[in-house]
Amino acid sequence: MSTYYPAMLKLTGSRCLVVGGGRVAERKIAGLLEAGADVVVVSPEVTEAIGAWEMSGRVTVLRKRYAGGEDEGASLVFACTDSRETNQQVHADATRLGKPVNVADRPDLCSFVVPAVWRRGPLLVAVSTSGTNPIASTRIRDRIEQAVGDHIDSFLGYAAEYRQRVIAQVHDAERRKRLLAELFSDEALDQVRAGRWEELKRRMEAVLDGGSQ
Ligand SMILES: C[C@@]1(CC(=O)O)C2=NC(=C\c3[nH]c(c(CCC(=O)O)c3CC(=O)O)Cc3[nH]c(c(CC(=O)O)c3CCC(=O)O)/C=C3\N/C(=C\2)[C@@H](CCC(=O)O)[C@]3(C)CC(=O)O)/[C@H]1CCC(=O)O
Ligand SMILES: NC(=O)c1ccc[n+]([C@@H]2O[C@H](COP(=O)([O-])OP(=O)(O)OC[C@H]3O[C@@H](n4cnc5c(N)ncnc54)[C@H](O)[C@@H]3O)[C@@H](O)[C@H]2O)c1
Repeated sequence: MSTYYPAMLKLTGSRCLVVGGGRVAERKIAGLLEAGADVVVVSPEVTEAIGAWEMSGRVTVLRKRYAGGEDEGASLVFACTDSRETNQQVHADATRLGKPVNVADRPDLCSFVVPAVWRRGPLLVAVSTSGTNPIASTRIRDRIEQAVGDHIDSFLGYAAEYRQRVIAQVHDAERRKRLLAELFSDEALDQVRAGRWEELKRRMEAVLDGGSQ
């Protein structure tokens, strides 16, 4: 049974420490950069992509082995080296400071695990198998992406604006809920996936224009 608690973290401008500069570190850093985090990497060597992020000023790289103390000011810590001992040391240091820590080779030591992610505008889908099978997470994430489709982005923009109008104009709570549910009916989501939601939009506009209290 899963004992994890899902949450969307706001990391804009927050310092995150990544120890190690290999393939796994590169993947974790890519996700952190998408979230606007301020990434510091500690590793004697880094991949080409991490080197390129360093060149463009997107990450700071300290080219040295982890010594301890580098996690000062970090909100999240990632232990991604290929040294089991170093990863354990990073875990011990972060835990002592009460910092959340992810340990690439030890799911049992992770205070948080990283899910497989699909982002589309404001939509963020995150899938986890509670640390047991990352490939399953990616496959299930891909299936959700296929089922929802890329047009969801612009539709969510419209829907957020529609919702504000419903809140302002419709004072009956039950009717408000019904209208918003209709916007996301199975039929509506099928139309969105097919990229044909103009008709849905017309219908929803007509419902709102057609008198509402
Ligand atoms: C989803 C994703 C997010 C990300 O990393 O960004 C992610 N792993 C991904 C890929 C991936 N990882 C591995 C393979 C090779 C195939 C295989 O072994 O299965 C592949 C596939 C590939 O590389 O293509 C190997 C692996 N992974 C872990 C261990 C340690 C162990 O299990 O003991 C080992 C064995 C290492 C070894 O053999 O030495 C551990 C973890 N990996 C997690 C997340 C966390 C659980 C997530 C969940 O709850 O489902 C957790 C617990 C900790 C963490 O890393 O947060 C990302 C896909 C992103 C994407 O494609 O979008
Ligand atoms: N969690 C996951 O998603 C996942 C997936 C695959 C593998 N793994 C595990 O993650 C670990 C890293 O895998 P990888 O493919 O990125 O390895 P890699 O060999 O590509 O990279 C290892 C990195 O660690 C750095 N490093 C080594 N000792 C260090 C130290 N003392 N201080 C700082 N940096 C140090 C190296 O410079 C290198 O950049 C392995 O233990 C692997 O089993 C985890």
